[in-house]
Amino acid sequence: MKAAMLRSVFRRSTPSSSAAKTFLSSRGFSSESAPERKVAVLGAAGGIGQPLSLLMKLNPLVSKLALYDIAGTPGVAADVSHINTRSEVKGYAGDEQLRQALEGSDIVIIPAGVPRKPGMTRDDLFKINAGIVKSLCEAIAKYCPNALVNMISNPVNSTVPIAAEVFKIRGVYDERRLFGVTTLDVVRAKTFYAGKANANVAGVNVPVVGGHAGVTILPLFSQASPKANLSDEDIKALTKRTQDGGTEVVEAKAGKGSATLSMAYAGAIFADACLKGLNGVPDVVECSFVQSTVTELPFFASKVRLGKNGVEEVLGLGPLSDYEQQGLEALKPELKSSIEKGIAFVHSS
Ligand SMILES: NC(=O)C1=CN([C@@H]2O[C@H](COP(=O)(O)OP(=O)(O)OC[C@H]3O[C@@H](n4cnc5c(N)ncnc54)[C@H](O)[C@@H]3O)[C@@H](O)[C@H]2O)C=CC1
Ligand SMILES: O=C([O-])CC(=O)C(=O)O
Repeated sequence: MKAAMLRSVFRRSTPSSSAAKTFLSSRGFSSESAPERKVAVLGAAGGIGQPLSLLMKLNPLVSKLALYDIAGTPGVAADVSHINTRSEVKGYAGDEQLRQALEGSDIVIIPAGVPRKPGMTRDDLFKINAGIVKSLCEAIAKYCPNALVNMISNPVNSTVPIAAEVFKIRGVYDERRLFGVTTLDVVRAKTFYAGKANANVAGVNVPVVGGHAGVTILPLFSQASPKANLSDEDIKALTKRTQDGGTEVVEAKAGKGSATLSMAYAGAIFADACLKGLNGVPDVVECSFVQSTVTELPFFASKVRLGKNGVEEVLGLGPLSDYEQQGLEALKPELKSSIEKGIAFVHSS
């Protein structure tokens, strides 16, 4: 049961004891000699933070798991720490413990901040979350400047530029180490495509590029595999459903927040890919919102090859259909202004 669940969570890594050993040994590690890796989750007591902490506890590539929040983390940490997997878990609460939570981290995952309620856009979260992200990134710059940062807090189109700007001001910016987590868009695109194409979802791939809000989310169904003969109407409907996936959950939760469980799954997939890259596993490719020259915009989500230093290569868009090309041009003004808003915030606050 444990093995089956984990196999589906970590696709290529299988953390139950025997499967984990197979995974690790196929990469030249015994479970004892897999590199030590510390992962910190900031916002660990929240709707995403709790299930994400659970999933990171199940990942055999993690040796230390630091769970930080402004409150509530002692309980979450005590709970998760009883699970009999590799990592040692510690909970940290409040400003005074942030330093200990961060020191020595290889990866910092940030799901800290407020979620949407029905009727709000992700940009409506900027007022509160921009300040939270800024102060957390200042601490990262001080205490673990070499960590890979996986930014989940919304609006991702602005919080990633905020983080970059904070790191630049502190003299520690390395564009290879900063990621906006857009994996949930890919997860959704795969699920919705598999349903429409009647394909086995486990074998489906769909790149999603652009950003992480409304029309800035651009799934490239023309590059989906396996190929399916879907009509233009179907592609339009799939595109819209992927773009509105977050809103679909916000409305269904009716005031009780936004996607948490599917986001925890997506965040765990992305952090696992980062860990594999750090450990030298070849050909680890995921979509992410990163510093980019793929378009004229300074940040853009596309496929990224992950390696020992984070981003090894930002991959191009590949051939686009006319519909996708139009979507690409249409998303640029909004994405540009969200990026600029993030940058301006750091310089004005
Ligand atoms: N990138 C993506 O695809 C997605 C992003 N999100 C975003 O993730 C964020 C978190 O969502 P939820 O977990 O549902 O919210 P939540 O409100 O359930 O949890 C947020 C947690 O952050 C903590 N927090 C607030 N300020 C903090 C600080 N300064 N330091 C550390 N922790 C702090 C809170 O105490 C709370 O436990 C939201 O901004 C949401 O929009 C949500 C889903 C998908
Ligand atoms: O929609 C939201 O507010 C949360 C989010 O980013 C998502 O579910 O994609």
